[in-house]
Amino acid sequence: MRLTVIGTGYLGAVHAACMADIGHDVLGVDTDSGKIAALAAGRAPFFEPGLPEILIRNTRAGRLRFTTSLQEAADFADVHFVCVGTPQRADSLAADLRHVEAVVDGLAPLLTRDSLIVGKSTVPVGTTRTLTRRVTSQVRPGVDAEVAWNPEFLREGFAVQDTLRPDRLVVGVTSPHADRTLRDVYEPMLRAGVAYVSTDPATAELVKVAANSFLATKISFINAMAEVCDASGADVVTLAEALGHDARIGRAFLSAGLGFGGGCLPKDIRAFLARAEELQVGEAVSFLHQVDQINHRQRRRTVDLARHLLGGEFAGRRVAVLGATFKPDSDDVRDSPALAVAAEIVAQGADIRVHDPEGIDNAQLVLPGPSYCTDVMEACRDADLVLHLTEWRQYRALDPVKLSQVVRAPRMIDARNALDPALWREAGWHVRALGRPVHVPTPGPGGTLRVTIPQAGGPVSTAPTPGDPLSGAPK
Ligand SMILES: NC(=O)c1ccc[n+]([C@@H]2O[C@H](COP(=O)([O-])OP(=O)(O)OC[C@H]3O[C@@H](n4cnc5c(N)ncnc54)[C@H](O)[C@@H]3O)[C@@H](O)[C@H]2O)c1
Ligand SMILES: O=c1ccn([C@@H]2O[C@H](COP(=O)(O)OP(=O)(O)O[C@H]3O[C@H](CO)[C@@H](O)[C@H](O)[C@H]3O)[C@@H](O)[C@H]2O)c(=O)[nH]1
Repeated sequence: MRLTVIGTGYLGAVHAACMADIGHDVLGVDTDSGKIAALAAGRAPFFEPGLPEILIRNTRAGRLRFTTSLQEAADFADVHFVCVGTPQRADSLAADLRHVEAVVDGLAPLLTRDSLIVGKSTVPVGTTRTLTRRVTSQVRPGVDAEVAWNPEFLREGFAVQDTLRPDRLVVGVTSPHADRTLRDVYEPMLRAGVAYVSTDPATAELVKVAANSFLATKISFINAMAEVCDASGADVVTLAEALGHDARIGRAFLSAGLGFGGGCLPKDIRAFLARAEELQVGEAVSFLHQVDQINHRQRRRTVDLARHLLGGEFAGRRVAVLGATFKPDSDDVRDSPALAVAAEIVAQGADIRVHDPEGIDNAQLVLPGPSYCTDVMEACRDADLVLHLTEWRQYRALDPVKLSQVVRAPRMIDARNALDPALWREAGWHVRALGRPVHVPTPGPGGTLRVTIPQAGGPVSTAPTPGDPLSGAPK
């Protein structure tokens, strides 16, 4: 089949390449000519594992082409996927639909054949209905254009495999023709047994927003438990493991730490809150305000713990920041918890050096102040504190002994609960993490294990100390 994919960012570039990979003739369209030039040359304009390979394969095979021309798109196919951004509005929690509207306003008058416009962007429930009116009022006489919604559930870092082997396909359609067309598009997946849920557009739109709200709620739930762990001496990692053994709960999305960020979960729960208010059911989903607040509190708790470990002041202290992206295996820094923490400690006077395997270019655009290092050792040189903020696998492979030789003081906050604390402590590191008790293997006098920090001098207690922001110990 011939398809167009309009909007070739993190979602659209992958969708276009994967649709070509399953045999369709695909034309990708974007207003960003730099992105289109890169894609046309078979180069991924962002870091996504597996994307370069399928881009090269399919552009070379002639099944995948790119353009900035909507006219070319209208001429090329009668099935058009819309994958443009729906960010949070600057003036409210609501989604900004201007890009989606620009696409349908641009495309509808150009259509000369009956067409199907399939939205994949994440939109507020009710959008398909509004867009249908918009399209119908702009198409030429005699041309029939239907709008359907087919939300996307891919995760960055796994985008190619999630697109080629999704957990489910959800389509919101208003005619048997649209349903048949989408079944044809996804025929290889359906043959492989992927679940296909065909429903009305409102339900399809809502599935997406509900899924992201549920995932965000799970993360904030475990982060709320982490706070209770800090107050009571319990361990959130063991708690999550034990909860996860219950098949009704599951271990996924129960990793406590710095919380969620990215271009999806944060703005999607806020847009849902705004849409629910419009529908006068704001109270029904008002818990999402708390989900958002709990999430942001983890950033503040991490900054507070860092300041505490540095003796109450960031000024004059050097801090190494490991990780800038919102998650590993992506270069995306949109609403990155790591960068938010980095920005705050810079604002409080720390001298920071940031390392990230793939996100430095994007991070520099958002937070231009700090030094960025391509080498972890360089980032950690003379650091008074190391913050592990994004759990890239490279950081799990670090040698704590070697790293302890370059820092000023071997202090670490593992804000993603992803490192092996025993390994780091054996190498002389003082390791702290949200939701985890301070590990005291052999209590010394007064129940306090003392570790001598080389170079910087001064003992660091691994037991809770007065004013410790995570401590449940009496102050
Ligand atoms: N990123 C993800 O993992 C993911 C997953 C599922 C759903 N989504 C949803 O998909 C949508 C896109 O997200 P994204 O992360 O790919 O955003 P993005 O910003 O990476 O990509 C959007 C692209 O649309 C282009 N664009 C904007 N206006 C255009 C227009 N009028 N015509 C053509 N192109 C235009 C931009 O230049 C950009 O390349 C959002 O609604 C998002 O919530 C994203
Ligand atoms: O147990 C967990 C799991 C995730 N996160 C954080 O949550 C954020 C989002 O992670 P993830 O959901 O894996 O990344 P995204 O690529 O943003 O994917 C989400 O958002 C996409 C866009 O809507 C959806 O398509 C996906 O299904 C949905 O998982 C990241 O900051 C993670 O660090 C945690 O803190 N703890």
